Formats: sequence, structure tokens, C-alpha cells
Amino acid sequence: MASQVLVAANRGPLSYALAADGALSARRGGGGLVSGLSAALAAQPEALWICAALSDADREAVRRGVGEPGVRMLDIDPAVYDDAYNGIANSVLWFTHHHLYDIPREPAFDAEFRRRWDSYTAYNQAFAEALAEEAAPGARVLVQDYHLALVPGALRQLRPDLRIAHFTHTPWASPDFLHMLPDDIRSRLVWGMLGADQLGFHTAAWAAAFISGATVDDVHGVADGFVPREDHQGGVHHRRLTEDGRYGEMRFTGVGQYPLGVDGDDLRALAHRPEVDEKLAALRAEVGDRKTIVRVDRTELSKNILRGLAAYRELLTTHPEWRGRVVHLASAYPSRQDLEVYRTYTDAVRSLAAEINAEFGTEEWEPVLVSVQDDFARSLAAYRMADVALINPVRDGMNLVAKEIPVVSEAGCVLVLSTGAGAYEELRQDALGVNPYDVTATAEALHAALSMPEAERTERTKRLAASATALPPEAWFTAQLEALGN
Ligand SMILES: O=P(O)(O)OC[C@H]1O[C@H](O[C@H]2O[C@H](CO)[C@@H](O)[C@H](O)[C@H]2O)[C@H](O)[C@@H](O)[C@@H]1O
Ligand SMILES: O=c1ccn([C@@H]2O[C@H](COP(=O)(O)OP(=O)(O)O)[C@@H](O)[C@H]2O)c(=O)[nH]1
Repeated sequence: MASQVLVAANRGPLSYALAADGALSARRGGGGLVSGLSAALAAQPEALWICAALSDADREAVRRGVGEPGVRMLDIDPAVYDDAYNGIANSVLWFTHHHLYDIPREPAFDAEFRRRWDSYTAYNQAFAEALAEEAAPGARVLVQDYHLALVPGALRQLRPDLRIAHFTHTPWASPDFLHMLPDDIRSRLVWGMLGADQLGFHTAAWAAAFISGATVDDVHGVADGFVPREDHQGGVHHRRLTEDGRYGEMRFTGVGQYPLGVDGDDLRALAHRPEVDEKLAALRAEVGDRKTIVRVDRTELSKNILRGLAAYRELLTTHPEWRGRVVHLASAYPSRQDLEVYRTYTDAVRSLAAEINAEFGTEEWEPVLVSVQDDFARSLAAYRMADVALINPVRDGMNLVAKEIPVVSEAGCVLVLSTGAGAYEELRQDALGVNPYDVTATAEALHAALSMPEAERTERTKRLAASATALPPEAWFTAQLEALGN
């Protein structure tokens, strides 16, 4: 049956693992997009979520017809998928939006890049075709993230009757970084997105960055944008050049700010399951009555885990009174390990944690307890124990962990939060803001957080939890649907 509401995202709610005996088992996908969309779609039982098969096990699940109701996994040629996901989305677009390039060497847009770009285009086209096939007349389609930037334009060509929105979960690159992309590629990205009726970003800053990058007069047409005003809605007027060299009709794409939050009740229920209680008991036994500094991230370059560990080391050096009295619980669950730079980064996180333990540890006290594994229950147990949450990404679209920890922490926690996280826009009043590159300032913020009087910390945590739950996933999703009309 054709669907009235469709979502397209690279990652689906579940991914599969294949055991040696051929049995398939399902696991919840990691990261904030899955947290937000899974919660939002629980209230939309008729919606269809189209996602990619991410691995051989996922492809095997597609072939065996194993899956969830309301989810369609696309079995894309593995080589095309690898080029699109690892080669373009995560190595080029992610690096551009997060300003991650190692500038003396990167980026270099060569023939190999062009070959991968063709795969990225084919992968976007496969999503557009699947959406066109599944959508009812006039249906509403919500396309997610930088993996699928070309889908709105491609889908509009196939099905002009559909109402199309696109939501970007990452930051949007500043104009200087966006203009590193080859001109024709940058233009294709922007015009691909302008195929949508409505574009969404987490923050006013990311929306404004998109609009300044989209105010263009280039090979594909002219566009003129205005930034979000008080109602958080802006937009871009645009006319595309047609093949015969004329301008097409003027169209308008709205640009809005939808800061994804968390559902407090759902999260508390998740954090109080028996398996989390067990992990909590084990962690408490290790930590004793010491204070905790908690961080939870994918092993992701933009999360700035190394500078976070360096700040903890500096705290122990310059404020020796904390030695033996604090434990840093760092969960870094594996992400994008097909990319060498991510594997190297993961090793560096392990090594630095080991160095700190070797430098300061004693028989009774291990300063850093690092867990580099996919163990959501342990992460939630750490949330509950947090006295201080350290969230210091160099840039981050939102960072849901910054919103989740204050909701779940049992003794109330102080949030040390990077000014580069999207969440900082909403949480700045009650968090301790830090420049993510400033290790000394981060160490001092950790000291201030550990020293904060209990009454102040309790008050701040209450307000942080209220801000964090202001736009829970269901409302976030509905607001975007409504922007497309009822
Ligand atoms: O799918 P992966 O490659 O394993 O990566 C996980 C997700 O990472 C990114 O998440 C973003 O979305 C969050 C929720 O909106 C946001 O809080 C965070 O700042 C972003 O980094 C990525 O954008 C997703 O597509 C990935 O699924
Ligand atoms: O072991 C874990 C620990 C955390 N999370 C979830 O992953 C999301 C991380 O989202 P965030 O926005 O902080 O960053 P992202 O990884 O999406 O860049 C949060 O909802 C966490 O609850 C997870 O899936 N597995």
C-alpha cells in the first residue's frame, strides 16, 4: 500500500549481525539520528522508513525478507554504497561541515573523487526511485542528512506531486569550507537540497550558514535567501537554469530551525531497565564514593575526545587535590571503522587513556575507565552516575548526549559544553561553556564543575532538563510535517 508519510535516511532503526551458524540478530543502530527518528516514528505507525543496507548482514536480511514493519532496506551494490557512504558522505561532506580537514594535505578533489561522486549520485538516485515507488499521491516525504542531499531534487523530477522536506543533522559548513568543494559539486549539493519545499536545521546558526552558501548565481541558476527571523523561519527564492539556457519558474524553499530534544519519560524508562541497573552496580563498585566526569560519544573525530582527555590530565596536574577523588568514565563506542582515520583515532583515544592511568593511577584508583565498545546499557548507567558531563565537540549538529545526561543523572550534573555544539544555543544559560580547542579552559571548567555547590548544581540541572525536553522527537517530527501542510 502506498504511504502518506515517508522518511529516508542512510541508517535504519536496526542493523543486523550474522553469526557463524547463519543466524541473523538485530541491534539498535547507534547515533542521534536513530535515537530521534525511532522515537518520532513510534507515534507514526503508518509511516515508512527507507534506509540503506549498511553491511553484508543487512543485505542478507534483505535477501531473506527479514525486517521490521514500516522499514524498507535498500540493497545497494556494495561498491557503490562504500563510495557513497565512506568515500563521499563521511570523508568529504562530513569533513566539510565539521571543518575537520588536515589542511596541508586535504582536501584534494581528483579523478578518484569524481568517480566516487558518481556513486554518491547513483545512491541518491536509488533512494529517490524507492521513495517515488512507495509514496501515495501528494504524500509528505522527510529526507534526512548529508548522505541524501541530492534526493529532494531527484525526487521532485520523478514525482512533482510530493511534498518534500530535508533535515540536516550536522552543522552546515561556513562559506569558506563550503567553497572548498569544486564549484559544480557545491552547486549540485545546494540545488539538490533546494528541490525540497522545506529545509530544517537544528540551530539558527546552521540555517543561516546554509542560506549564505545558497545565495548564489551560478551554473545551475540564481538563488537569493533570507535568514531565519524571530519566528525561526527563513527561506530561499530560486530560479533554475533550464537546458535551453532560460530561467525556470521562481520557486521558494522554506528554511526552518527545529532543535531536536529528548523525550524525558522514554529516556528515564530506558535508563532504568534491569540490564542498566546491573551495569550501574558494577560501575559503582569500581568508582566507590568518588566523583565522576562522564562522556559518551561515537569514536568520532569531531567529538574531540583527545582534547577532552588532555583537559582531564591537566586537571589532575594543576589541581592535584582531585587525584584519587574523581574518575573519568569515557564511553567511546565504535563508529565508521571502515575509515582508517577513524581507526587511528580510536587507537589514540585508548593510548591516551592508558597514559593517564599510567601517570596518575595507584593501586586503589584508576583515573580513567574507558570503554571502546557498543554497550548502550553501560553508557546509560554512566549517565545516571554523572556528577559532571564533558561534551566538548569541535562542531556538532546538536549533540543529544548533552541533553540526555541532565535528564537521567541521579545526583544532578554540571554540564561542561563546547560552544561548537548545536545544543549550546539552547543550554548556554545553565552549562559551563568552553572553547573546544582550549584545553586549559576545559580543565578549569572541569574544576569549577566538580567544585560547584550542590544547590546551584541541582537548580542548573533542573533547568537543563527542561530545555533538553522542550522539543521531543515526536513534536520535532510533527512540526516538520506541518511545515509541509496537512
Ligand atoms: O550513521 P553513522 O555514520 O554511524 O553516524 C551516526 C549519526 O551521526 C550523525 O548524527 C547527528 O545527528 C544527531 C541527531 O540529530 C545530532 O545530535 C548530532 O550532532 C549529529 O552528529 C549523523 O548526522 C547521522 O546521520 C548519523 O546516523
Ligand atoms: O552506546 C551508545 C551510547 C549512546 N547512544 C546514543 O547515541 C546518540 C548520540 O547522539 P548525538 O547526537 O550525541 O551524537 P551523534 O553520534 O549522533 O553524532 C544518543 O542519543 C545516545 O543515547 C547509542 O546509540 N549507543
